[in-house]
Amino acid sequence: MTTTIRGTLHPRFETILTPEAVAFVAALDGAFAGRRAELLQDRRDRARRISAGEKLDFLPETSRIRNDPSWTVAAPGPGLTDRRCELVSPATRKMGVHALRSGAQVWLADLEDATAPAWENVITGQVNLYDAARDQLEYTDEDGETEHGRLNPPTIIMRPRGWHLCEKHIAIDGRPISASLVDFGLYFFHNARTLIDSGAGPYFYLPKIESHAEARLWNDVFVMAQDLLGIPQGTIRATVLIETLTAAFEMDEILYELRDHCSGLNAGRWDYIFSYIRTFAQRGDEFVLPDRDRVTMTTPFMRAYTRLLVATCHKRGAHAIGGPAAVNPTRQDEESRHRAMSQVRAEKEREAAEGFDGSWVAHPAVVDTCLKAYATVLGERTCQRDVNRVSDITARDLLSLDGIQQTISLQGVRTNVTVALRYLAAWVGGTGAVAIEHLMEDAATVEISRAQLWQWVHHRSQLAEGPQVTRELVERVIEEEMTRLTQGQDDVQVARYEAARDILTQVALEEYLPGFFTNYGYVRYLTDRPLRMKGPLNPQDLRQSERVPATAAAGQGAA
Ligand SMILES: CC(=O)SCCNC(=O)CCNC(=O)[C@H](O)C(C)(C)COP(=O)(O)OP(=O)(O)OC[C@H]1O[C@@H](n2cnc3c(N)ncnc32)[C@H](O)[C@@H]1OP(=O)(O)O
Ligand SMILES: O=CC(=O)O
Ligand SMILES: [Mg+2]
Repeated sequence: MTTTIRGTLHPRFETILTPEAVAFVAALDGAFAGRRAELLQDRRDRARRISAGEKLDFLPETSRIRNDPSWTVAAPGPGLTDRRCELVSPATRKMGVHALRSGAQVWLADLEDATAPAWENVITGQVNLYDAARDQLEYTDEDGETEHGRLNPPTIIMRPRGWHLCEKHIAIDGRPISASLVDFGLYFFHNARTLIDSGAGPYFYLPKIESHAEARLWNDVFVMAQDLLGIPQGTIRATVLIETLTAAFEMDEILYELRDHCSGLNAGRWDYIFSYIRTFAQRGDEFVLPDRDRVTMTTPFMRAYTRLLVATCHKRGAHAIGGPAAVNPTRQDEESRHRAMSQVRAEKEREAAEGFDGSWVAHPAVVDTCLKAYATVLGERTCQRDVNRVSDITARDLLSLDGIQQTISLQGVRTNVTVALRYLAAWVGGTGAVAIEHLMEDAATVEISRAQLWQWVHHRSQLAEGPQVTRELVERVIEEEMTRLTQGQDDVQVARYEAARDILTQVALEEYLPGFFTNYGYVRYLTDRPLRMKGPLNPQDLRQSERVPATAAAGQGAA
């Protein structure tokens, strides 16, 4: 088996891409690539069946697991007992330092929704995590001031990319490798022992899982990884994001598969809304969601999902963690900032009252707000895992759109278009999370925007203003927004917007709804140039990093 590094070797990449680490990742990929491919095929088959009318329900074949009250998950790992506030950010050096100094219990270092998976970002993220695990993460700003991020607290949890993505810059016998295994494998190989010695451990968030079979695959990866490095079985802890509609029907089963390695479930609310749209995109009008801002955590089907999540977690001794708030108190005037903080406070208080044990925030300015909100319910306690909630949630509760105000407006179309264009222009430039109109936007929130456009066009949804949503209408809005957004911009920025328009058109207006915008966007715009998908559009210098002369095929390792 020949493993080839096909990406540029930037400074310090050799620390991460050692022959031993790459061989470790290759061994995992060798063992699990086949099952991953089968599970991705299962996803496609199931999606087709649901589109054709199959009913979504709790699985009859696993009722024994759901109804057996005797099993629980492993105890939280060291450093994971108190998870009241988890600050999430891309794994950049500056954000990492801020997160480690923020007062949150957890730094969730994100290589998924918040990271544009350009090779440089992916491996730089690993370099930063390598330093953070060794308590040597530093950041020097433009004025030469150096800040140091200290561990303990917070505990680091790393979120690798989902099963659907591949990493084209590492190839085994010429074929690309699973992005999940690259992210997990490199982090685990370099840091597991150091983290255990520091009193914490190798901890992960698992994104975009669609079934308990996918959770089983992760569990088997953990068992093999621990075995290969001689780390005791049951050391890893994973928290699973319940952020697909199908996974919501398999929460018990997912916890069961991972019971020796699991420490909780998280309500990944943004991807969950996206998943709802994607799952039912081709079904009848009764599944069409209104303008994005009308779907909130108190919308009945969202409440049903979080109530089921809390009840399931507590029944099994797992932490229930809430998702990130919609608003971001990013630099803005005092009044809007105050409003944003109050909104976050209200959301977190409601979550705590619903039974969650802690929650994500996406900005350090609201760490304290989140902690105070949880304190109103928890008092001196660090969690409420011992409080059992009765769950009488039915399949209908999870699926029905009763109680939602069904308004789709021209402004809703325009907001989806402009947010998607602005975000995607940043994404092709290498930035995976941005503040737009005081909201945090990342891959998950933008999936909602583009999937809504597709669904509304597909159903020719009626706008509040009268006309129907058609491809021509959306194209017109895209052109208007492109003109507005590119006015006065330099060539690089215009090229990024053109790339954004190309991605948006591909993933929102073509005949079939693609699973994720990231698959197309990655091969077309984020890979180093020699690996990039060719096409009619050839924007120059989309990413800053590419001004550095590229030297492909920078290293080789045998596994
Ligand atoms: C659906 C999901 O998956 S949610 C989880 C994934 N999403 C994320 O992780 C997004 C995390 N948040 C962010 O990336 C940022 O808050 C953004 C991009 C939304 C806004 O960032 P900015 O525009 O830089 O915000 P702002 O200017 O207010 O930041 C103030 C300071 O806080 C820092 N900061 C902002 N957010 C974070 C964060 N999440 N973690 C650590 N530091 C942060 C900034 O670096 C900045 O530092 P500086 O003052 O030294 O320059
Ligand atoms: O990953 C989190 C989400 O809300 O999506
Ligand atoms: Mg998500």
